[in-house]
Amino acid sequence: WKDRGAAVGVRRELDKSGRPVVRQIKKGVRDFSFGRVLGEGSYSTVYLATDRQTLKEYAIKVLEKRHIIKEKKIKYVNIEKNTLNRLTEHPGIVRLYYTFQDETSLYYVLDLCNGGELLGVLKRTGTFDVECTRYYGAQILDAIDYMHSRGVIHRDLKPENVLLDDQMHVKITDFGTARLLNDPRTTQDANAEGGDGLDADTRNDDGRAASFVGTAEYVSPELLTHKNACKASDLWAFGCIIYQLLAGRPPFKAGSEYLTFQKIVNLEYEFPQGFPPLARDLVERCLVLDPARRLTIEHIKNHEFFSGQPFGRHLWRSKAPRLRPYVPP
Ligand SMILES: NC(=O)c1nn(CC2CCNCC2)c2c1CCc1cnc(N=C3C=CCC=C3)nc1-2
Repeated sequence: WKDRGAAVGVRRELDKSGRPVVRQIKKGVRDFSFGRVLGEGSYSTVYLATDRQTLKEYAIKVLEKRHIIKEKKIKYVNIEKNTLNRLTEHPGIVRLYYTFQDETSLYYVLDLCNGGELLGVLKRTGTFDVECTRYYGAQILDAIDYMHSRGVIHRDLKPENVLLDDQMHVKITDFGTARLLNDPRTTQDANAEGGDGLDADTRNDDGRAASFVGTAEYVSPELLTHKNACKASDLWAFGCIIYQLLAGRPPFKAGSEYLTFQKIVNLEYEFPQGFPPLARDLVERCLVLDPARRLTIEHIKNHEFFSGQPFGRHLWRSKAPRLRPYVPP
């Protein structure tokens, strides 16, 4: 597990024979002071941490080696690191600055998102009005567009994995269950190209494609039926998120995971009274059972719901709108 992160400094000192040498230094656990726990996963804990030298704050994800090996999660660890190494240049993706390790753990030094989860903000206001939904929806879509252009399918997009920085800008996180395509140009469905488009990382130890199902409420029908995700699977989750921002709840939710899955594969959902018509049309064109018939990112960007909404650089320079709940007419 090669550490990542260019040497972050040099130290001039004398070697044993008194000759001046320049040593490259890399960050290590002693360079940070660790604070509160931000979140805990099945084999990782994320801490608030401060660089002792620069006083810059980060989120550091600590993965316990023994647990990773015991739970056979090495593949997921590799997928997350390789994914984060591919997604280095977008304001809407949590950035990986360094990785290092010690005898017990692996460490990922990541962007800190002081605004917490989008889900937490949504729960406080109940719902988002159309302006807020358009703003956060556009940032999430811009980040998905960048991910897909780099051959990454997230596969577990949900409001809990959409974090907010101190400007209330979106930062998508948690790529441990992402799917890396060999060729970023792969279109809707890597299978259409003959191969399954999977990188070696996304295979189990015995070479079988690692199968994965995301979080029940946001999982796409193709993942439930033929077990593989494609770029359009992230757009299914996007449709669920847009619905949830305006309705205050996800479109598919039942008393158990099995019943939720049934609702998904049967496309069993309804819009609340007064749901904004343009948003309804957009959601209906994302929540299409056949991934090949779902709106693509370009279609979504050009949908009337986003008319007048800039994408790209301007989007990330704009000020977040005041949070207001949606009030049906
Ligand atoms: N799994 C991760 O990579 C990860 N997990 N968290 C905390 C989780 C808490 C539950 N919901 C999903 C995120 C983070 C990261 C990336 C890096 C990261 C950066 N900033 C924060 N900030 C938070 C601030 C307040 C509450 C929660 C998170 N959190 C993370």
